[in-house]
Amino acid sequence: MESARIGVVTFPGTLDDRDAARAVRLAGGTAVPLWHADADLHQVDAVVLPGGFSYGDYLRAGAISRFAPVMGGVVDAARGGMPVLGICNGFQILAETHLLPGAMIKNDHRAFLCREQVLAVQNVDTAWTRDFAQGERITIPLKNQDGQFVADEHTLDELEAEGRVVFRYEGWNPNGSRRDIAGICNADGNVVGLMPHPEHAVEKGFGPDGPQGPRTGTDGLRFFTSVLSTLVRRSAA
Ligand SMILES: NC(=O)CC[C@H](N)C(=O)O
Repeated sequence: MESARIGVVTFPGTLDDRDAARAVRLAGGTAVPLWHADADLHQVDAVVLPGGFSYGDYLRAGAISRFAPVMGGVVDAARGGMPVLGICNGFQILAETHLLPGAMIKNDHRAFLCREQVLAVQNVDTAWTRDFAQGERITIPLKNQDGQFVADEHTLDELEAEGRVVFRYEGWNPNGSRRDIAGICNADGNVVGLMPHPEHAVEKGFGPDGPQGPRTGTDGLRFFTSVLSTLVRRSAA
């Protein structure tokens, strides 16, 4: 199979599209730039909605991006099973489109926070997490102001019962998210959203501290190798 085509969407105000595209390439995929105004998805096999401040976070983070032309194609493709990963602002956009439940509000301490964050991997049966081990602790950067995941109790219970909590904050809850939730998926596991940033932990020398010393952490790379192996399995099936 040719290297899979992973679309990386840029909205006005997106920050992390270059890092996301680089992560795709380091994992062995082909990064395909998608623009917010694109009417179609250029035959991509999966989509990453990267972090940033799309449309300046005006009204509410992700609230305007939801109506960008490219999102029509992303929503249809996601409903048809295409893998979609929303990172930080991308997660906020996925919540606004209702591909994922709940909402992101201001951090409980009201400040922008940037830190290396430990997560516990809770579900390795998604398109983006199959290269992790169940219960594994990973470290990737977190940087946001609207990172507090909220949902009603019924929705939270449903997410837990269906195994759709994919990541939980470990050690410290950095923003007041309900039940320490850092990331969730849809019922089919093809759509995953999380607040921390895997694309900033893919290359030695630039990411968080890791087992081999300062800036050796590359846990984020496995999101991108996971989706490539998901796509290979699908094409073999
Ligand atoms: N790093 C980001 O993607 C920032 C996300 C978002 N706009 C926030 O501050 O909450």
